[in-house]
Amino acid sequence: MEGPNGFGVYASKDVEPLRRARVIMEIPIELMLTMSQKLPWMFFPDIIPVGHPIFDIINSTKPETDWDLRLACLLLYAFDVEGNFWQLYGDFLPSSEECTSLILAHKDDLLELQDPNLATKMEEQQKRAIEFWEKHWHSTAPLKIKRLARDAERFLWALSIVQSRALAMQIRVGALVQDVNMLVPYADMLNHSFQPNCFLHWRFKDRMLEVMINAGQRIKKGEEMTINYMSGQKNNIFMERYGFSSPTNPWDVINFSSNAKIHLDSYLSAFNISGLPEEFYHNVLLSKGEDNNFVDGAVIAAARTLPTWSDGDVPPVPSVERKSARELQEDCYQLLAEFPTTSEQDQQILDASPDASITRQAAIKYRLNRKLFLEKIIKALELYQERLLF
Ligand SMILES: C[S@@+](CC[C@H](N)C(=O)[O-])C[C@H]1O[C@@H](n2cnc3c(N)ncnc32)[C@H](O)[C@@H]1O
Repeated sequence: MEGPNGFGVYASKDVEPLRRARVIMEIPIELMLTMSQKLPWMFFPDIIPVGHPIFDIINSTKPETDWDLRLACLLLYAFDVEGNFWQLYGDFLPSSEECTSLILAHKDDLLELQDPNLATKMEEQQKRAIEFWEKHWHSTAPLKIKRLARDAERFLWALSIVQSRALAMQIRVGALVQDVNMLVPYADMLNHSFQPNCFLHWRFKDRMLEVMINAGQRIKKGEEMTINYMSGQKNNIFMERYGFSSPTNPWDVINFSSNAKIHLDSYLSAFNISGLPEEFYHNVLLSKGEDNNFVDGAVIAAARTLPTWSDGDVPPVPSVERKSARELQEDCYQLLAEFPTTSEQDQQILDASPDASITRQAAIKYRLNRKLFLEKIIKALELYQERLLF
């Protein structure tokens, strides 16, 4: 169904929690486009005839660094094969105007990120793609190649589809275990969540990718089904690859400049965060109602990114803790002040320009989400100071 983040997959009925994970989609390898990550490179299904010039183009690239260019060539080739499934599936793929990938962003859109490093990275990626197209799609290239991507825009679109939709997985086909990059129809309609209710699994006996619901997961009719695209990554990495970001990414990071530190266990208990750093989660059972709305991924990210100390059973001294918390808040205010616009202004700009290109909107949301994240951490540090007394 169409949702706030493009197409998404939604539950058509209530799902009761089961003890075991259960399959909700099965996609056979024959419908996928896959390419192995290492030499000798292979692709499934076997659609490129040896001797076709696209084979040589793919062969001339490096598997380790050019997985996306390679898969884009395979995708463009599939569109050109008479009767290939991807000719039909193409109707479900976002067009250049609908795809959020920053590969398709204009230079001015990249400036809207308010993140010069990310903007430069994306410009380099665009340059790399255009140079690749120019190198292989020159005027003397055979027609068999030319018609796959008549202009650079077509190639950039294919690359943005690959970047924003391909998965990397280890799959077993017969006796062969391979790391592959794959485009999987239908499964590529699942949106990302940091708390997903589904996951992907390769079933080797009949070469199927399964989408499964987590064991013990309850899902209500109409709720979105989601998977986790990547764990442990900051918003800039999500932007680079997929063109979206989140204000509650539990893996976002702040580089604090002050030397202040707060007491880790006190912070965790102030917000009922349980688990080890890699698996911090909000323990809802310990929290009172109001807190359930406050504690989100950003508060969890704070537990990882705030400079903290712990020293056996040495208890924190409240006045020292409060001073440290205030210093860290100051750092956050400083970082906010360095942006040319505030979060309120960003929100106004977004509200006032519903017709802006999708990449421009994604860029503005990215800088807005960064500010919302900093503001949330300031609030969490405020609450931390209040709760320290108890
Ligand atoms: C694999 S596709 C998912 C299906 C896609 N929504 C569509 O319309 O076909 C990945 C793209 O979906 C969007 N997306 C996925 N998860 C998202 C999220 N949590 N927030 C915002 N956009 C998301 C981004 O545009 C991303 O590039």
